Amino acid sequence: MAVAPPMTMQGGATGLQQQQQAVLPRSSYLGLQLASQPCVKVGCGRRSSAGLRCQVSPSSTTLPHFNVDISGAGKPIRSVERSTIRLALPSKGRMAEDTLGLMKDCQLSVRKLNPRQYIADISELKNVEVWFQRASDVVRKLKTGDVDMGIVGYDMLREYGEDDEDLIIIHDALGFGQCHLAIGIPTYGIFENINSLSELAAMPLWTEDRPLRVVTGYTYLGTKFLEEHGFKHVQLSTADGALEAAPAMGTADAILDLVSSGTTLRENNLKEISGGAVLSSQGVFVANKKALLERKEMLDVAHEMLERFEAHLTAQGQFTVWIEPLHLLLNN
Ligand SMILES: Nc1ncnc2c1ncn2[C@@H]1O[C@H](COP(=O)(O)OP(=O)(O)OP(=O)(O)O)[C@@H](O)[C@H]1O
Ligand SMILES: O=P(O)(O)OC[C@H]1O[C@H](OP(=O)(O)OP(=O)(O)O)[C@H](O)[C@@H]1O
Repeated sequence: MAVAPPMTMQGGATGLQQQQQAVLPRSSYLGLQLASQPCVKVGCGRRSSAGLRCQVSPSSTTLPHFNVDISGAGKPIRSVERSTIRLALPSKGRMAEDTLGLMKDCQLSVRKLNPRQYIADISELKNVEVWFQRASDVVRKLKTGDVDMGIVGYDMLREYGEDDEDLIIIHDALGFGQCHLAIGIPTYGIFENINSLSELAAMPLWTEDRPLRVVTGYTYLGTKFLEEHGFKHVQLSTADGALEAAPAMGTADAILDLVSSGTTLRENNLKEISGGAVLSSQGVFVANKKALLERKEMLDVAHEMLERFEAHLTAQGQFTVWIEPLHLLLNN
């Protein structure tokens, strides 16, 4: 059974060398994946700090001008001291199912006392509380330290993590939820001959008064991506689902959404374009860096889970190419 080599926060050269030499058969590594590019929050939209002209229209809410804190769990407030280790798992949808499937395959028995409860335990991991949360909240609560570890799609981690340096990816390829986030445009009309992102950006139609309208659930990543690719006049709007309908309805020119088989795009007469993929995603195992640094028992649990994930994924024939020592990451 191939497992990740032992990790220790004070592991010194021995632990480091052991881990650098370990060539585990799979594309996982213990990596600090999130680059540090802070995002300035303006009003109720999430905007880039780099002066781009993207406008982010909130889907429906207009906030009143009094002092309401809408940042919720997004603030760096440390909650009450606790001795338990908290693991957040997706509460619904395909990620919930796949995550529980992985835990089961790794002989980690997630036991809910009551199916309506959002808390569970894991009989093999003492002192660990499981909290079921929506994916966006898994990330938000990891950022604030309200939970210590979580499993979530990489897309959600990047969107809601907003490049927070306190988030560490312990395993970046859990083998489920594979998809990519990409621009989709109509196959017809003015877009018929547009096949690349640069062609889309260069269309003379887009002006301050008539920006390219993109509907997405990924306004943070979308704004950054479009800005980095030379789009000057863009208006992002959000919707909770069925984004693929927006171009045909005339409410958007393009969408930025997840694509897996490509069926949904095709069925709605939309296409991907060259250079239009923002990121590839699958389930990842993430931790709060401070929690790992401050609590030895947390490191032990992270290590134990990682070993089990690796053993399972290796048995399935998925391969690691590099493993970076956790204590080294923590020192970064
Ligand atoms: N078509 C897909 N194929 C594979 N994975 C996907 C696909 N669509 C989404 N995912 C992954 O599953 C995650 C959850 O997507 P899903 O659409 O199930 O969310 P949801 O249940 O609507 O989430 P929310 O909690 O925001 O309502 C995504 O963040 C992504 O990582
Ligand atoms: O490329 P495909 O295999 O067609 O998958 C892509 C679709 O999957 C996701 O939606 P999902 O099915 O989760 O429904 P949702 O819109 O309710 O999130 C995503 O938002 C796309 O619409």
